[in-house]
Amino acid sequence: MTQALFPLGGGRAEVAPGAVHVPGWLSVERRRELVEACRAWARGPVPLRHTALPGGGVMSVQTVCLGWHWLPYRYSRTADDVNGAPVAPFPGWLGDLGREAVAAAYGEGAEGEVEAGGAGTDGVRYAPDAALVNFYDGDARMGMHQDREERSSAPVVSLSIGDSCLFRFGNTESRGRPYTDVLLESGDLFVFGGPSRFAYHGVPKVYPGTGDPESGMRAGRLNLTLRETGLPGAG
Ligand SMILES: O=C(O)CCC(=O)C(=O)O
Ligand SMILES: [Fe+2]
Repeated sequence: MTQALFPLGGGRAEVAPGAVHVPGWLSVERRRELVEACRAWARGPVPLRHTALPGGGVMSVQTVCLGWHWLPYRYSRTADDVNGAPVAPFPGWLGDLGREAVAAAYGEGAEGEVEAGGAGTDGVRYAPDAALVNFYDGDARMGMHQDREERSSAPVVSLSIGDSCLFRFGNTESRGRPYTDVLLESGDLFVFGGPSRFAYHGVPKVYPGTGDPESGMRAGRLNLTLRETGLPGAG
């Protein structure tokens, strides 16, 4: 594995400009709370589902959304490609967690200010209004892609729980090299903003049996990404 990391202190590592990995950021208690919350969200109003792709395939990852429903390749307030139900609200506490995460990644003084990530929106408080909750079984993976349906350049906050995975973080130009392979383990935080906000990234592999059962995940990997959609309407 190539892991060209630059230590930032506090256990943080800058993988690319504006892309920061904070291993073990979530306490076991927070992991458990998030796992419980994800179980509830997966029960509805929109069920966890394999997203259907325009080419006819389906994603191996199973997803449920909060705040805004993501489908290829737009956001909607209703799950237009699943059951048409209104998406579950994005909870205020998850926004607080997102602001804490941005501050942890970019420096405690940041207090969630996007400025700290170099996103170019000086001093604006990080206000995520959408989350994708992804569940990976042992065979699931996610191809290299950009998170680009958002109209905001605020950072993406990614939280991982359960089995470890290989996370590939690339460049903004193409799916190919240069990229950095990072091992994301249970409790890890990864934030990408600023010059890395629209970098290609993906999950080529999950490592079954590497999780921490005390987090409440018996098997598989859970990942939450928090985003600012920049779309109109209260989150
Ligand atoms: O599972 C991950 O670590 C990444 C998820 C992701 O890139 C996405 O949901 O867009
Ligand atoms: Fe993504």
